[in-house]
Amino acid sequence: MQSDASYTEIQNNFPGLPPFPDDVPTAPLLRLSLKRLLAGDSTECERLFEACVEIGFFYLDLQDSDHGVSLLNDADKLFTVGENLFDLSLEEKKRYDFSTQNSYFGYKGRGAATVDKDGNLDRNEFYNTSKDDIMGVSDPLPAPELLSQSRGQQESFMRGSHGIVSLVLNILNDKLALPENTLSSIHRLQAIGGDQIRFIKAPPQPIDDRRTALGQHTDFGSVTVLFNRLGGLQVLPPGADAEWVYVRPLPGHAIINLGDAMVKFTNGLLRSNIHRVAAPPGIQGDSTRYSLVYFARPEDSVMLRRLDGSDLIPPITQGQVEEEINSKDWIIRRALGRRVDLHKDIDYEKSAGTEQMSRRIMV
Ligand SMILES: O=C(O)CCC(=O)C(=O)O
Ligand SMILES: [Fe+2]
Repeated sequence: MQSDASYTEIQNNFPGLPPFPDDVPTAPLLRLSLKRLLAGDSTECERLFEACVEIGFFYLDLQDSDHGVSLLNDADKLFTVGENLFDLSLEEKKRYDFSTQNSYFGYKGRGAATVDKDGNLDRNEFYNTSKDDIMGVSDPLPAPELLSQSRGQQESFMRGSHGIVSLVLNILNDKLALPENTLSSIHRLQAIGGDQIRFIKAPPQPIDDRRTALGQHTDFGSVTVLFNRLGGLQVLPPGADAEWVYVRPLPGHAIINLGDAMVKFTNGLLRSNIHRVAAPPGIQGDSTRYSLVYFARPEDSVMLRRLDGSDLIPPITQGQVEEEINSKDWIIRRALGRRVDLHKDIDYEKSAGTEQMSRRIMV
């Protein structure tokens, strides 16, 4: 993180929450300014590209522009919605688990998916709401009353997050010298796709048994906009000897990362970093961890393969085979492939994404 005086001051901790410890290793992610990116600042755009090639994760300072501040306000409101949502009874929440209908929207209970090849179970619950539903592109899914009441807030958060995603995609489009609007034309707000909000809750874990709450993975789609308050998110930097490091949550910032689709579109030039969620470090481990995510994905029918039209995207090499799969099927396979209630035997590798490419280890 740079300490350039012209960027906003970094506030280290979130009011009302225990502080993130200073003695754990953290990822040195670049910190970019939304204001500068919106203004087309060429140095800032270059830094964004660099972050997307090197690690596929960066902080985005939202405090320095109206768009950013309004997104921060929407995120605050949805943190409260998330808390109330998870306070509903388990019986009520389970009514909105649509996984048996081959849908990844709705509720996932705690321990419903494996986090590793040994079959250990996850330690968080989450609820996904669909962009298409909220934007009126598809029929509304059944939802608890309190979520139905927050449709307006969800729509505002989705529009704000989608705006950030479009900005990131347009900068990458330009840096990759792709024909104009190549990326934005396959991520339209009003088209059918798998974009979603995810509300997440992980309760404090027993002090003598703190483990991974969400298993290591790459995100399935294109661009993720993540709001963290307590630590716990960890990334595995590239290279054979790399070790897991925490991503320190920064007030006023979103954490932006790329997913599998961007790796496939660019034949590995851009990076989708492996990450996981561990118990929050230090005294934060005694608190309940909530987080909020917007996942942007290519429209359902988009084939996940190398894009044509850029000389900067490495060509498909002889012997390299690109899987024929569209965005919808990819997300379903990845999102539901490790659910214990759906599969008798989980084939961990079959539901994998671009993790191997992400490690950047030659085999
Ligand atoms: O809760 C977090 O910080 C990250 C969650 C995450 O990686 C995911 O849901 O894909
Ligand atoms: Fe993720």
